[in-house]
Amino acid sequence: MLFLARMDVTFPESMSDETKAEFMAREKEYSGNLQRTGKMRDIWRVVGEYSNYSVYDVADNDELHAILSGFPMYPYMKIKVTPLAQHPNAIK
Ligand SMILES: O=C(O)C[C@H]1C=CC(=O)O1
Repeated sequence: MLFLARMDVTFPESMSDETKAEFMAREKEYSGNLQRTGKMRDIWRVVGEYSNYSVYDVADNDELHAILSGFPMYPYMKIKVTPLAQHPNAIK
């Protein structure tokens, strides 16, 4: 099953730059592992925002929830998930 997720990240004003850098490093590792295993098919930055669109290829809603809630930044994310189906006009 394919899902599109939009993630908007907002860190608390009080969070130090050092802590933010630690979150970013942990996030990069987690995200890289998902991409290497094929669970995350794609990730794109939203221009001008600390947000992304990413596509997940997972067995079911439960697997997607486990993946999303495992992101180190999850407590600071607003996530909107859209289930995807084949488009009849797609040529690939
Ligand atoms: O930079 C981001 O968009 C935040 C975060 C969410 C997934 C990921 O790889 O990084």
